[in-house]
Amino acid sequence: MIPYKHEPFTDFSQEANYNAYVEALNKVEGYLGQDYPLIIGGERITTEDKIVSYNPAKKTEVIGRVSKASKDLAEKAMQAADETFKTWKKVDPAIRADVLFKAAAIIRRRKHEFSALLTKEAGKPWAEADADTAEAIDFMEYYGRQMLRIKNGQPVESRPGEYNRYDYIPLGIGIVISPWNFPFAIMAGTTVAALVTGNTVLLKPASTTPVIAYKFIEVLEEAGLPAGAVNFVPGSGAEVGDYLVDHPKTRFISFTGSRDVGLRINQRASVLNEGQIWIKRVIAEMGGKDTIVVDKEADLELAAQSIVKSAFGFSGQKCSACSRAVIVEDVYEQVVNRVEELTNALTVGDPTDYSNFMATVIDQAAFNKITEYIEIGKGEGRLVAGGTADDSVGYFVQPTVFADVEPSARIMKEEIFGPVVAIAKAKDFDHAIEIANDTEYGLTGAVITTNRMNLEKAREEFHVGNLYFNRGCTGAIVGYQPFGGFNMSGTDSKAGGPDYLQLHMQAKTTSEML
Ligand SMILES: NC(=O)c1ccc[n+]([C@@H]2O[C@H](COP(=O)([O-])OP(=O)(O)OC[C@H]3O[C@@H](n4cnc5c(N)ncnc54)[C@H](O)[C@@H]3O)[C@@H](O)[C@H]2O)c1
Ligand SMILES: N[C@@H](CCC=O)C(=O)O
Repeated sequence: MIPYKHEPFTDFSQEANYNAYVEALNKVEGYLGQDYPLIIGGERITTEDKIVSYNPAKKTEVIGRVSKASKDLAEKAMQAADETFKTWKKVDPAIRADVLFKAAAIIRRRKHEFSALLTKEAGKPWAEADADTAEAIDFMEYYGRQMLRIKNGQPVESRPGEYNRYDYIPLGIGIVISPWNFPFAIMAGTTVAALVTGNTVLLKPASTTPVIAYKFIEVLEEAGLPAGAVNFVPGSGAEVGDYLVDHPKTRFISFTGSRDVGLRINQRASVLNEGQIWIKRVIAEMGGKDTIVVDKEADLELAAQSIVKSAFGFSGQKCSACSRAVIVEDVYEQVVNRVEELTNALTVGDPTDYSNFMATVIDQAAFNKITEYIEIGKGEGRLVAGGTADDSVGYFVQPTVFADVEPSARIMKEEIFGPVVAIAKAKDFDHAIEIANDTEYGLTGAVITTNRMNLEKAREEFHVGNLYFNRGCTGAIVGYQPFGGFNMSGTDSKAGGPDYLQLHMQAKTTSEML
């Protein structure tokens, strides 16, 4: 077994890579607008009712029409998952891991095609799409190896005449509910974590990005996953989502998405339904209001670059995005001015054009919400860049910076999930950390300083799940920076970390007298 190493990002300045991506975009263009069925117990089921996936950069262009699960079909999928669990849970964990390794190999061979689909379906610029696909591969390679590590449980002590073992066994049926912003990596990572640990899965992808999820299920099938181990049930969150969360056969829910939906799922999952004989487990990865703190002793160019890249990469639609910057007053004006310059230099346009750093936001609802926040921001701070938006062709919002924002302002507190960053001034480093911590979330944060004592202070005091020093606050790598947050950012789990798979299993102790 080759040791795990993360999938390298593609260098598009090399002509061969550039051309390969253009070719991949053409290939994806060739299959736009197709119909995709549900997959239940391996059976393709087509429904009249469809979820239509559109290109956010050309809002009338249809990426695909995906059949939509009703409650009856969700129930059928539940029965298929229940039946398949009886056999899948007994499959050797090493064979389950092999399915992941094979799937990773298939995706690696078709890497640019998957990324190009993300460019079309989610509006991801090339580098962002490439990183999303690389992360999907990483999850498979990493979780496969983690399963091999824990397949024989953990060592425990035995007294003379006694043989004790501590093994992990699967939980049962898992409902995987994934977001649109990492429509490949998070959808695939949460699905394979549940599968490799011996559970069966009902996957409900986000309604804006169901086509990439369908393509991934095809890969799992090609990699040898038995029918019924994963069931593809796109549908309305309120209808199918609630039905699956409430179902007495549901053993666990792996959710990634907004705070409000996560809380709703957590609440509903706590209710005991007729026939249910367990407490459902909820793994929830939720929102963020993430801060970059800039100290007075700092590389100010690095600070400005980190703020701009973390705030506007994929239009700020990352739970890890820098939506707040807190800058110590001694260097405040300098950093704000440089952030303004860098922001104004960003290129915004169709993501199929490699020269664009930033493209759209995901849909009309997101566009409306973000532009409302921009109006709120105009009353709460000084607009230094952006502030405009245009949804005539696609959902384009200019990268927007507000300075001189009070820590208590709404744009400093609420997750906007778009290309908007609010900047506040702090008296000193301690004050900056205090402002950064003044949020109900606790996902990512970064500190830019050359002061070692302040780094150590932040290590202790800055209460976030992923804290970065002298870099931006996005871009965690599977197996290197396990990812997940505190407080309203979720259940403190760490995707891509050494203890993540155990969340999908239960430990069994056996003790034999010799
Ligand atoms: N912490 C993390 O790792 C992480 C990663 C990515 C995104 N996010 C968060 O996700 C949010 C953006 O994603 P989104 O807009 O897709 O979030 P969302 O909460 O609107 O939707 C997430 C998923 O939940 C489903 N859903 C909606 N209502 C449901 C219900 N009642 N029952 C069951 N499922 C339901 C949606 O269809 C979708 O599949 C942001 O808040 C972002 O911070 C967090
Ligand atoms: N893991 C990603 C964020 C995922 C949420 O959107 C990052 O580290 O930037």
